[in-house]
Amino acid sequence: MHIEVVANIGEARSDDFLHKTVIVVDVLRATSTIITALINGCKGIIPVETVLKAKEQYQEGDLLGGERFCKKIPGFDLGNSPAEYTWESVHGKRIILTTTNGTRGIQKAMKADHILAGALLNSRACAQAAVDLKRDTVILCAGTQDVFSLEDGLCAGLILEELANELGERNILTNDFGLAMRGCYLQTKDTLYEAILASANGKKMSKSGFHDDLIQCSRPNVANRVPILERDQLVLLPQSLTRSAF
Ligand SMILES: O=C(O)[C@H](CS(=O)(=O)O)OP(=O)(O)O
Ligand SMILES: [Mg+2]
Repeated sequence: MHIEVVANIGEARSDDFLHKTVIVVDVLRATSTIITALINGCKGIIPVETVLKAKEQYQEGDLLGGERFCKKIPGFDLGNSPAEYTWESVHGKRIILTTTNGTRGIQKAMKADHILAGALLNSRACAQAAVDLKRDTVILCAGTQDVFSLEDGLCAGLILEELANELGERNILTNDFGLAMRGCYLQTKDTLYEAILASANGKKMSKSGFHDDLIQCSRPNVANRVPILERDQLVLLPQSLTRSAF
C-alpha cells in the first residue's frame, strides 16, 4: 500500500486524490470533534466551508457547530470543542459544521474514492479502515491556515505506525514527509500531550482557555470508530466484522 502524507491543505492537489482513500487529520480540533460527536450518537455531520453555507444548509432540528479564531461562531449552538458534543447535546441530531481548517480539508478531498476523518483518538481504526478499503491512501494533515501543524503530523506518524503493524513493514511505502512524521511520532509517543502542549496550536489553545481540549485530543486510540463521508454527510463507517471492538 502506498501512503502519501501531505503537510497542509495548501499543498494538497485534489487531482492527486482520484481513486484513493483520503484520511483528513485535524487533531486540534475538527476531526477530534467529528469523531466525538458521531460516537456520541449524532445522526450525521455536514462539513461546510463557510458560515453562510452552514446557515443555508440548516434545517429545523439541526445543530449549527463550529468556530472562527477558536471561538464558537455567534448564533451557533456549539463551538469546536469535543467536550461540547456530548450524548445529551447531540444524539439523534444532524450537525452542520464549519471550522477554519478541518472542514476545508474535507471539501478539498472531494475527488477521493473515500474520505475518512482521522485523529489521534482513532488512528488505529483509521489504519484498519484504510486497509479494508483497499486503496492507496493519502493522509491529509489539515494544518492551520495552510501552514503545517505538529499535532497533525504526529497523528500521521501514528497512522503509518498502525499501518505497518497491520500490513507488515515491507508492504507499506510512504513519501519522505511520511517517513519524517513517523520518526517524529516514535520519538514523542510517550509524551504526546507534552509535545502537543509545546506546539504552536497547543500554546494558542492553552492561552485561549481550551487547555482541556489538548488533553482530550492527545489520547491515542481511545476510539475504535471511523467517520466516513457518504454523499454529503459524515457518518460512522460500519464496524467491519474482521475488527475487534477494542
Ligand atoms: O478550532 C480549532 O481548533 C481550530 C482553530 S485555528 O485554526 O487553530 O485557529 O480550527 P480547526 O479547523 O479545528 O483546525
Ligand atoms: Mg486544527
